[in-house]
Amino acid sequence: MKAVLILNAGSSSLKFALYPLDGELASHPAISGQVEGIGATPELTTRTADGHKSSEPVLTSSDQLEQQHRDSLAHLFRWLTANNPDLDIVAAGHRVVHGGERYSAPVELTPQVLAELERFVPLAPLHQPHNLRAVHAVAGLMPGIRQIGCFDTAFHRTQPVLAQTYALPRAMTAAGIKRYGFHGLSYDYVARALPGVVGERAHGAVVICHLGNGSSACALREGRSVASTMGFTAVEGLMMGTRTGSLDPGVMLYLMEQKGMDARALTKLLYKESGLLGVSGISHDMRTLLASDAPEAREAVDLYCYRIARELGSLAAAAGGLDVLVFTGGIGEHAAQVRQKVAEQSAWLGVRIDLAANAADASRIDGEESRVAVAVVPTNEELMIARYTVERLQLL
Ligand SMILES: Nc1ncnc2c1ncn2[C@@H]1O[C@H](COP(=O)(O)OP(=O)(O)O)[C@@H](O)[C@H]1O
Ligand SMILES: CC(=O)OP(=O)(O)O
Ligand SMILES: [Mg+2]
Repeated sequence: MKAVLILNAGSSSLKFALYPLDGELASHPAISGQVEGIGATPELTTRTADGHKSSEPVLTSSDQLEQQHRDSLAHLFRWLTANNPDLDIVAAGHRVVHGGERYSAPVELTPQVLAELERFVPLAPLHQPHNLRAVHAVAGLMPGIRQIGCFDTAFHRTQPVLAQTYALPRAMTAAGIKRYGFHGLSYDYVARALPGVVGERAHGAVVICHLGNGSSACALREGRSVASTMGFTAVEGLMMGTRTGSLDPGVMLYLMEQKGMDARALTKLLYKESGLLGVSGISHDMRTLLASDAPEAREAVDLYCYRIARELGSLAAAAGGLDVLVFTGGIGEHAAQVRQKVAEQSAWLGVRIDLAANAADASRIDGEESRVAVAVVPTNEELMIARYTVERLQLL
């Protein structure tokens, strides 16, 4: 089987998908899955196209995150080749979170490009190092294979200058301290799928809420990004699983000056200890919080939804109105309660939802009297990467 291997390496997980290339790019992977629990007890789960699932622990002799990442990739390759004797991986495609100012389109990952991408590690500490480690690991395991990097920031390079600018001294903006935006592969996929769900309105004022462990929202016109809640790093904007989202910078100054916190401690606080986990004190996982009776869990969910509704007003201002509201990502696709709360707080924008359609995770959930089309569109970052990899390398 000729196939492209797609890798999406996160902070504690490694998602993969193998897309067959048989005259055309298959729209569904032959095999997909993920290694979860990297840094603790990594486990590989796989799913074949005919629905067969399996899982097994990853063989690792280390408790170091970096080494477990490498061991997970090696384990995945062994598993793929052992279970698919005729497998012929012709190229690999990766999600690379930060492409800086330089990369506004997918690019072949040559040694020079990789060296440049290393420079963006401090801008996405939770993602970029893992993304790049996956690229190096593939090069080690399959010498000479061509690899394509697809950037989360690229989709947002169409934003107007104002939307990309912080009110900092000009020299800093010129040095690249500006708003980049993330989750671009997800927005790209959803924007392309949207006309099939809401028709012509997909070309109007659209806001897509990508609600997963990392959460952000994006305003679009004519299917292009005009503003996003994430900025220079993937910590700005909405509240997330373990990230604060936007925070008064004065809080950070206070913590440094009065509480003696340094950059390392602040990074941990902003990226790992806050968000749903910090506010609830229970879990970063929306499913766990929705199932909990604890008032702290409810408070965390309420704050998460309130922040989305607040940002929705801001993004509608950037988009010049609101014709379509879209939910995607693990929470956006499955958490009906979250969509309902956001919709109720957005009634002033003309949003009304049909409770039965919403409870069923239907693709259209707007109520009859809604001025705004409300959609649930499952995202597919891996398929987007597969398309770009095939296109960039002219594999068909
Ligand atoms: N059925 C569900 N109901 C509520 N939340 C869900 C459901 N399924 C997944 N989620 C939530 O989705 C989030 C993970 O989203 P996902 O997009 O998979 O994350 P990642 O950013 O890691 O790709 C978790 O908070 C999880 O609890
Ligand atoms: C950019 C980002 O936050 O990604 P993720 O949702 O995978 O954490
Ligand atoms: Mg995600």
